[in-house]
Amino acid sequence: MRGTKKYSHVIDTPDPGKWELAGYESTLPITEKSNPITRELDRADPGQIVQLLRDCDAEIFQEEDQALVNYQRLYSEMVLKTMMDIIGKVQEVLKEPENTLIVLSGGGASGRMAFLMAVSFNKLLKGLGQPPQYTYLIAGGDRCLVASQEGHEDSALLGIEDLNKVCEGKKKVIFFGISCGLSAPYVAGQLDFCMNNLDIYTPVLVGFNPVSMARSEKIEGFHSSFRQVAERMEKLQETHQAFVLNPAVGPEGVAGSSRMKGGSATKILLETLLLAAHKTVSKDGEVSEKCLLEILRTYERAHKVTYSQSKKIAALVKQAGTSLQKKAYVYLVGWHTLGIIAIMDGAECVPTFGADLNDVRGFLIGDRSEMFNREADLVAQGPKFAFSEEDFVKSILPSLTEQDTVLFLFTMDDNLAEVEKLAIQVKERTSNIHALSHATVGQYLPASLKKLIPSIISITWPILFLEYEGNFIQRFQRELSTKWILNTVSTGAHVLKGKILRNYMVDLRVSNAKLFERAVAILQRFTGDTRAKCREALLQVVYHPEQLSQELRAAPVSKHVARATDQVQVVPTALLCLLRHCAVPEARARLDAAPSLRAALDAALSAPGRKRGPDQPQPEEQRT
Ligand SMILES: C[C@](O)(c1cnc(-c2ccc(S(=O)(=O)c3ccc(N)nc3)s2)c(Cl)c1)C(F)(F)F
Repeated sequence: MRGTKKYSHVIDTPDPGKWELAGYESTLPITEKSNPITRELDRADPGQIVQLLRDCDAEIFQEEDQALVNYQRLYSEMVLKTMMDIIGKVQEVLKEPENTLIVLSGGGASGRMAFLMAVSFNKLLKGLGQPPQYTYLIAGGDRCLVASQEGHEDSALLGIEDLNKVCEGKKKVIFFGISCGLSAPYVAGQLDFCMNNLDIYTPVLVGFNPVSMARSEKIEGFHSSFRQVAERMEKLQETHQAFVLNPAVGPEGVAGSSRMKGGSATKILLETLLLAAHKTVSKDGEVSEKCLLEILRTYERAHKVTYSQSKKIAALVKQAGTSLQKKAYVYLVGWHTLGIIAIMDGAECVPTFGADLNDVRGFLIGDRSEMFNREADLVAQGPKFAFSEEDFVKSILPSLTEQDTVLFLFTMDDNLAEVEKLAIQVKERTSNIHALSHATVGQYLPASLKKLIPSIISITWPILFLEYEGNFIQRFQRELSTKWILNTVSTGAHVLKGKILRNYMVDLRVSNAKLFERAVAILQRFTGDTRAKCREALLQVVYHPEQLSQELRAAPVSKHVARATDQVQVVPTALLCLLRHCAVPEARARLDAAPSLRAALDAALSAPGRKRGPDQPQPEEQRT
């Protein structure tokens, strides 16, 4: 059913999908739902994987459809108006830099996007000869920019402590709390703190669920749930003292993996808002809805331009999948901010796919001064989190093999001699080198580089005739394009490795409260058993061989998470216990004996009486 579209769009956004239908998993938060587009993701070939994820990303730009359940979307009147109201507040701060601050904050991938945007807009201010006015916070500190540690987002008090630290002495602060699912306690604490200090703070909640779907469970060690905090924010929005910016963008291609659409939508939403604020402050003009639409359209164009390279992206997915299947590695080597995006994508594979730290790793080539709040925290991570050019040359190059995949990420404005020099060093070890290069119309790759790296995805962007801030739109488009491609390559590679069942990452690491709930929900989805029975099975595995006492069952989720975080295959083991009605040791033995996780689960799922119906995956068939 083609929706009624209010605006002309650059891309052919998919018709409203099944997930907008009122009955579809209606109680589930949109961000946690399974996206119908990718329900057969685990059986797709590389080309199909790219198409499916492309269509999921396109849902970000889909307009509200009155005919279906009415979720506000990116282009909805209410969202655009809220953006305009927030811009007014940002302009006030930008005009009065003394003792004011704009803070972007989040846990995990949201914190990484916060970091990326704070770096970008401080660079924009520097180019205008102005002092930095942005800073970022990520749950767990700078080390979590390069190494994912999912547990830190569970502390509301840690969020308050971090916010207090960076805002000391400030008289006016705009705080952007980013939580894609409206669920991170770290952000809930910060928003609540802002609402208790409205003389200094203007809090903005950024996420992609309606407030009615914000997490309602009580937060351990805190007086409110995320839902209660969000409802209080909504109330304060009536008097422009707080704002909720939460368009629906649709479920993730891999259920709950908010690093993908959630991260991209965060970047699109906040870069558009902040860029519009800067554009109008420097021209002392009024921001208009037209200006917002113009910027949003450049991101839609970035989607169209990026996925016009789908065939080459699919070849990269296949190549990276082959490396992982052979227990070899994928190295993402990016220049400047493309290197930051590379590092983030690699780090996110660990919690998302249970990947080893080395499976997909990003490296940053070029100057990284003025980036990190506390770089010492990063470098102090030790060699396993090394991400510099020196680390790549010294500790990776010598051990590169033909099975590894190396992907360079650069723009034609970077030092191409430096790119060529490093490419030559890589070629001495392997011919398996690929590249993604961004150019502006009129820039061409040197023949020598094309000869060195035969498979280059070369994206040419139209010249945007926009004033100073416009140059940043170029940069933001290239970053988003690179993020989309890397997300697709790393996700696709893990699909081909057999880590995904339908579009669920069943073997998730239970390393925070949200992931604990997701684990229980996935068990319910694949067994049809009650939540109580699934939760019991999960706890049996987590505490095995300890017998489950009433006390343990009633313990706080943080205790279960602490016990489960370092365990492997907890959810698949619990799933087998439920499906085969067996004890933990037998389930573990079956997993160990099976050629792959999927084979073990498929066998159990296709046991007599079970079929891959609307909610049951079919046994694995050879991918075409
Ligand atoms: C889609 C699915 O049913 C599902 C996935 N995840 C979940 C959840 C994951 C995390 C939660 S949660 O932490 O309680 C949460 C997270 C966000 C939010 N707004 N509200 C609640 S629910 C649910 Cl309820 C269902 C499936 F199949 F994956 F299990």
